[in-house]
Amino acid sequence: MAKEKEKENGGLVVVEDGLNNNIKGPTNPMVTPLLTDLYQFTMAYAYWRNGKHLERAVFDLFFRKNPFGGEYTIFAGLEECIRFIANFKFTDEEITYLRSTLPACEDGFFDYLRSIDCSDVEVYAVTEGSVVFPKMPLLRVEGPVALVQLLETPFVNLINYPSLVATNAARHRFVAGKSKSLLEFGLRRAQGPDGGISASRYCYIGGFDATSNVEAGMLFGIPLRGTHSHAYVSSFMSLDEIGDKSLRTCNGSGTCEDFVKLVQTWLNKLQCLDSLRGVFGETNQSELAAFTSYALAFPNNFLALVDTYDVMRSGIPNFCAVALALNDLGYKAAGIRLDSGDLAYLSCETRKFFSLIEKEFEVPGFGKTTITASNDLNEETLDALNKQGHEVDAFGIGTYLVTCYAQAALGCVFKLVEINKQPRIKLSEDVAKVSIPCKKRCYRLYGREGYPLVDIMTGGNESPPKVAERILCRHPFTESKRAYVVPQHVEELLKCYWPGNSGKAREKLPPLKEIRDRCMQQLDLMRPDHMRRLNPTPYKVSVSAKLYDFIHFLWLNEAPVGELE
Ligand SMILES: Nc1ncnc2c1ncn2[C@@H]1O[C@H](COP(=O)(O)OP(=O)(O)OP(=O)(O)O)[C@@H](O)[C@H]1O
Ligand SMILES: O=P(O)(O)OC[C@H]1O[C@H](OP(=O)(O)OP(=O)(O)O)[C@H](O)[C@@H]1O
Ligand SMILES: O=C(O)c1cccnc1
Ligand SMILES: [Mg+2]
Repeated sequence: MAKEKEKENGGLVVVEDGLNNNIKGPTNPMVTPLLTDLYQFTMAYAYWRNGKHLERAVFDLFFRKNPFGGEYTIFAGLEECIRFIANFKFTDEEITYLRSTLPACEDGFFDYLRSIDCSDVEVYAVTEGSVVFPKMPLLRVEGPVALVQLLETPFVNLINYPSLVATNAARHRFVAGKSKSLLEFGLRRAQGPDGGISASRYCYIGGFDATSNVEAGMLFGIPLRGTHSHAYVSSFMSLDEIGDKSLRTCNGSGTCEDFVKLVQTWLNKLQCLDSLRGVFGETNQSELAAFTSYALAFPNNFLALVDTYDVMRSGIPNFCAVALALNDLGYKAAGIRLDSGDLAYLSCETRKFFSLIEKEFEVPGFGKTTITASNDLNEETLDALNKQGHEVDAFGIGTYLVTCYAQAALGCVFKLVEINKQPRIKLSEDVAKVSIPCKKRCYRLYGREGYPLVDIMTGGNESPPKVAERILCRHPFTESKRAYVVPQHVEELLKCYWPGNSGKAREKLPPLKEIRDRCMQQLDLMRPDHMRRLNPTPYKVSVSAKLYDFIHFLWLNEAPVGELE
């Protein structure tokens, strides 16, 4: 049995058998075949009891509306879905639990559950990190209906939040601009440990540069970054608390025996500077002690949180005194963090202060010392800062980013589109909720300027759209909305990530950095009007003329005719 061959590998379970090609188990060990809704098991039983459980079904996973009022979404979470099915197998303990929970079910059903794995399931999916749009299948899952039914909840779970938070990250990146560093600081505010780990991973895909989450750094190789907190600053009372005051020069050629004195000398020089007269007087000495001690601990990476007492009258002058003392010994200070107040104003004042120091004391590059800002930042505050003008180089963002405060869920769904080769449709009073039937193929058509123009779904047996050949793209439900497109490039969107028994080649699961690069490339390719924050243009999602006709034929076939009295 597969599970008997489990072995630990850096905290991740590797199951070695023929089925999974050594694909690791899910990152979160709570992702098991029981991580599904009860109704998936009750349906599986009813399928089984009616001899229907092995009927071949095709389900599409898609969402209906882009999040955050935007017109694009980043697809993420695929690797975890594949890891899940590659290792899908009930344990004896799980079967025992199910038996006790479902006493009405016959024994044979549990023997069936015990026997299944996903070797007979096929998963076609969009490449992780791609820009995707409503109604297009992100995943097409084919297999025995009872088994695929069990996969619905975990698949939707594994894609919903990752895609939502990756999109949120991409939107923050879009507003911040490419030149800024974006740091994900959300772990403490995330919805539980899995929320925190997932946020770090998928914000990185969406364009963040680093995380403060050390576990995510180890698990996924995401760059780690961090500063220090107010507690460190306020824990000091005076300079006397500093133990070892000596510091070796950066090149190791000598030692400054009393670094504290050197810092104080610099603070005096700053206080006497004509150009700073009136800007500050006495600074907070306990803050100076905290900064000095931190510099002694990390002379190569000295960072200071400057807003504990007063940014311009204490934090910045104290930071500069320590940074100039470090500079004497050949070290370059890493920067400051602002965590309250008017971040536009304070960053501009800080930059002026740094530039003045560069000029007065001839310290090349001091004016460019990194300014990091944090404190309840989100898309709107970043946008407001841009409009006002600011001097922030890096943003640390937590709560609004990882909790997806602006929109709680993406709303992915998993709908049956075919069973036993018979296309199925789900009707709804709300046209947007009508599902698009058939086992489909999906393409992105690119125009002359290199932008994606439209996504199109076709029936499985239709010939693919061809470069330079005109094709009619129809809105799936609105008759009047249609356009001819002559694509310059055609990209097939659904690729085989889990071939089951089909004998097809399996797409490799790319490393995280590659997924992130793809995401950045894809966002760069989009036409700017789809990306803007205010009233973005919707990207067109369409069906072929044949599929359009078929949807409407099936719709009429399935919808009962009403009677008027
Ligand atoms: N220039 C700015 N324009 C728009 N929003 C800003 C600007 N500067 C800061 N903000 C935002 O305004 C809010 C200010 O937060 P808040 O009112 O809690 O005050 P604070 O500065 O955090 O004070 P404190 O933490 O000392 O109580 C934060 O969400 C911050 O991101
Ligand atoms: O503001 P966020 O986007 O969530 O970013 C993370 C916040 O976490 C830390 O604050 P802390 O836990 O010290 O709390 P406080 O700032 O609310 O006092 C840090 O100083 C940031 O302000
Ligand atoms: O390193 C930081 O500055 C940090 C980390 C997490 C939350 N707030 C700040
Ligand atoms: Mg804060």
